[in-house]
Amino acid sequence: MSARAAARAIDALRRGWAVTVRADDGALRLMAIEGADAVTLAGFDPEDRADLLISAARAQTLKLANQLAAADPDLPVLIARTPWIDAAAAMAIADPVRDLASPLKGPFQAKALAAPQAAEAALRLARLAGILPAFFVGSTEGESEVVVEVPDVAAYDDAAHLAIATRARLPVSTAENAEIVAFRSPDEPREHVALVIGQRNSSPPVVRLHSECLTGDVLGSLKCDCGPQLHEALHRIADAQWGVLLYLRQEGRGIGLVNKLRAYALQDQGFDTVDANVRLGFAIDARDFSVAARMLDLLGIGTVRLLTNNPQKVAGLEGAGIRVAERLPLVLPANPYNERYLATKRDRTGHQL
Ligand SMILES: Nc1nc2c(ncn2[C@@H]2O[C@H](COP(=O)(O)OP(=O)(O)OP(=O)(O)O)[C@@H](O)[C@H]2O)c(=O)[nH]1
Ligand SMILES: [Zn+2]
Repeated sequence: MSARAAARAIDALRRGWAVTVRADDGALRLMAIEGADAVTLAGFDPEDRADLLISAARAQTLKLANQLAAADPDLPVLIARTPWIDAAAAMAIADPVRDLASPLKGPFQAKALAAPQAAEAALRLARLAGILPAFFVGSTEGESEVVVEVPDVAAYDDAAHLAIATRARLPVSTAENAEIVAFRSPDEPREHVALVIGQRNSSPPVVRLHSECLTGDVLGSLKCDCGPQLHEALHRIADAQWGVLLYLRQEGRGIGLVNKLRAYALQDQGFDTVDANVRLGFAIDARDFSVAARMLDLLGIGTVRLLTNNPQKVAGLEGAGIRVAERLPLVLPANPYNERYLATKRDRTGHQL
């Protein structure tokens, strides 16, 4: 079991290189559809025999699920490749954002999936790589240079190897008495940080788990409430005299920046946050809060007062061994652009707003 093998596979998929995913039920030799072109596709599949692997949700949109009535409706779906499916056509199959521009797809033929465990691991790798969950599947006769096994993918997601890399004083506008602590894991390039504000005392700290949002945190996007929540959280922690803001590199609730922006493009077409994620082939919320629990643990914090409206954050922390003594709501005024986003949080993801 090696997180390093998963790291290599993620890197290879992003570069458009072939990867073999091995599971107990078989192996799949894959290349991401995203980023493939005529040349790389011909190199991967010289005999034009590769199939396509897509998520269950995408198969449903493409009206493919009914071809597989007996199969598990949550499993990825394999499509037989016909000659008309070149790299560009495959991208239109993979990317729901293009559905309006290229609505005519098919006819398709779904095929039985021989290695469902390998297929599920492949989709998980796509999320970790921040690419669309859609692949060409070639013959496994010539195995790829990069081979990954299912337990490797689980090991990559495991926060156990996270450690404090360094710490330094960082006076910020809301709190001059603050220290930044950087966390690193040997196989994972994303570095999480904690801002520890004020002087540690015997009461549980006020803690905020903030998931990265480039558009909201940096650019002042009005589509979400992340920027104002970030600043309000810093003020609330400073007012409480001591606490911690965890800045978690979980952009787009764990699907990555590009996929989040694809979800935004779908929202421009009328889908809400939840449906946009599902349509892309991802979970509604792909975050794992055990990384936050591990960071708190490394900071010597076992009990917190948590700033959040999201009961899943409370459950995620408690499930990973951190006691949440109190939930402190963090509700900010809506604007015309994020009204629907907030309503979706309230009505569909259980946020207490
Ligand atoms: N996939 C996706 N992610 C989004 C969207 N809008 C915002 N995000 C991401 O959602 C995350 C923000 O969630 P948070 O504010 O940390 O948490 P929350 O689940 O809303 O719960 P609170 O603690 O109550 O704020 C960030 O990673 C954003 O990038 C969207 O439309 N789609
Ligand atoms: Zn945001």
